[in-house]
Amino acid sequence: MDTAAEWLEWDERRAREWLAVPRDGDDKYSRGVLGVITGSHDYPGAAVLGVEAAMRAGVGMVRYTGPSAVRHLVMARRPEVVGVGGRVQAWLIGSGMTTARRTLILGGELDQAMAEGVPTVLDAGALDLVHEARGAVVLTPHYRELATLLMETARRAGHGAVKVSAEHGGPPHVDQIAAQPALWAGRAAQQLGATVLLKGAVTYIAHPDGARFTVSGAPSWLATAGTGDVLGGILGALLATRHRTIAQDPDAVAPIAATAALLHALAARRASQGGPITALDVAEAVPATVAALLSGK
Ligand SMILES: NC(=O)C1=CN([C@@H]2O[C@H](COP(=O)(O)OP(=O)(O)OC[C@H]3O[C@@H](n4cnc5c(N)ncnc54)[C@H](OP(=O)(O)O)[C@@H]3O)[C@@H](O)[C@H]2O)[C@@H](O)CC1
Ligand SMILES: Nc1ncnc2c1ncn2[C@@H]1O[C@H](COP(=O)(O)OP(=O)(O)O)[C@@H](O)[C@H]1O
Repeated sequence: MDTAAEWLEWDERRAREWLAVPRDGDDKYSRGVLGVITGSHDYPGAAVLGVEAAMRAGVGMVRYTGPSAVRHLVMARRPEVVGVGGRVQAWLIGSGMTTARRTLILGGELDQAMAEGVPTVLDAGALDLVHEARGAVVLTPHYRELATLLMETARRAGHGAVKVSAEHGGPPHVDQIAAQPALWAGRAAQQLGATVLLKGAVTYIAHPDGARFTVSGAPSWLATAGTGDVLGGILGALLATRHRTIAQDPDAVAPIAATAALLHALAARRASQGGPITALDVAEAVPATVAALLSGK
């Protein structure tokens, strides 16, 4: 099931088909609105980075309803953002948040978002909300986060899940995931019933029903703080703009996730030109990268 031969390397030709281009009759709502609950007192920058990337990936509007202290920073960077709740076509939740403190600050908001059933990106401190979400979910862990999530999942579900995991030798240590990322991305998708986008030098995207994609070729300069938050923003924007496709075919979240990862890698390459980059540099390179992808250059 998860052997290397079954993984398809995602390319620019395929990605082009999953980008949404606004039409003459579109307005900001028909293009898609992304709701964002990210950032915290300790990590406000994660919210700024994700929102910046989402806006630059071509979403119709962003509603940011995370912690109010963080909201000021987000709005200072991007006055286009709307700071009040309302209808959204997709959610981005968790970057820069901690599992322990999030409920205290945001309990009701998170419950409501999870109940809406729209496509949702769960990152960092919200990965475990996969157990509550009603719509199509894309999880975006790095190796350590996936190890923690699988451990918590086994513990939470008690003996039943432990038995299931035991067939595979129990929940993996982070070193096992690092040694076999394809295997564990696939198993996690099946066990959690969600698309898993496992981050690293190669990004692995696994859908529970079997679709398997890789994205390689990002420059190693991308291994710098906050670039995962930027990826979350790009992915959230693509889910919001392709919400109609996902409503008809929930499996579309996997190729859309692969497209987001490829766009992220190409933007990093464009920003880097062989030299160091910051996370904001990657976000700022997204519009020109989208244009180049669409024109086939
Ligand atoms: N600008 C922002 O707002 C940003 C916000 N961000 C947000 O931060 C949150 C946490 O995400 P994360 O992945 O960084 O932390 P986490 O999974 O808890 O892993 C911690 C592990 O790292 C290790 N470790 C630490 N220091 C080390 C060192 N010097 N050298 C070697 N190891 C070191 C440490 O090991 P230990 O020190 O315990 O041995 C532990 O194992 C997340 O919500 C993300 O969105 C980020 O995107 C960045 C920009
Ligand atoms: N060696 C590498 N080469 C290319 N890309 C990398 C490498 N290491 C990490 N990445 C990418 O950088 C991003 C880092 O994300 P993440 O680990 O969430 O960091 P952060 O929490 O600081 O945002 C991911 O998109 C990942 O795929």
